[in-house]
Amino acid sequence: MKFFIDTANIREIEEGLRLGMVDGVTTNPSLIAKEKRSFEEVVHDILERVSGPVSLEVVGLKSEEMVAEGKKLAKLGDQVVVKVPMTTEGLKATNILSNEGISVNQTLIFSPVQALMAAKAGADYVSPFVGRLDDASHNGMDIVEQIITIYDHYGFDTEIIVASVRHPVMFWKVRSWARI
Ligand SMILES: O=P(O)(O)OC[C@H]1O[C@](O)(CO)[C@@H](O)[C@@H]1O
Repeated sequence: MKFFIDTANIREIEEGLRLGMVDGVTTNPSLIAKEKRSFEEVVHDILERVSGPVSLEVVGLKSEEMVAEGKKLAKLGDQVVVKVPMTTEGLKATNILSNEGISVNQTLIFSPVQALMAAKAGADYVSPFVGRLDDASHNGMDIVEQIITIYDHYGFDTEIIVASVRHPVMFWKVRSWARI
């Protein structure tokens, strides 16, 4: 199991690194805005400290915008993973970016079929939002389990980053652990 710390705060990342709990970092635009420093500064400081995958999210809505942003982000470091939303435009962008060898984390995954489509489009990572699914009276970890079954069945290497985590108990609910 890998741990991805979901923050853009350097002190939190450093503390996580000292604990040996940081395999990678996930960020989003609001987390970066919370730091009250420029995007470039925050990202530079993260990439300087973390050698594992660091997800940086695009903000464009059209696939061309996402692709252009993704290419710029990918140039910031080898460990950059471009975070792309699970929309039709996002899938097109994932397809283009992954064909160019750029690693993608497809975010805003709410169903197993979305995870299947993201993997098919070439995403290296998918981020199912388990907490928000639970908030809407679904069972987020059940969706994760279904994604694992589908990926195993079709032989996809896409990694699952369980996102929108509210509490550790969520992890006890999964029977098949290999991919998380
Ligand atoms: O439901 P929440 O707690 O707002 O979490 C949203 C999730 O979206 C993400 O952008 C996914 O990586 C994370 O920041 C977070 O896990």
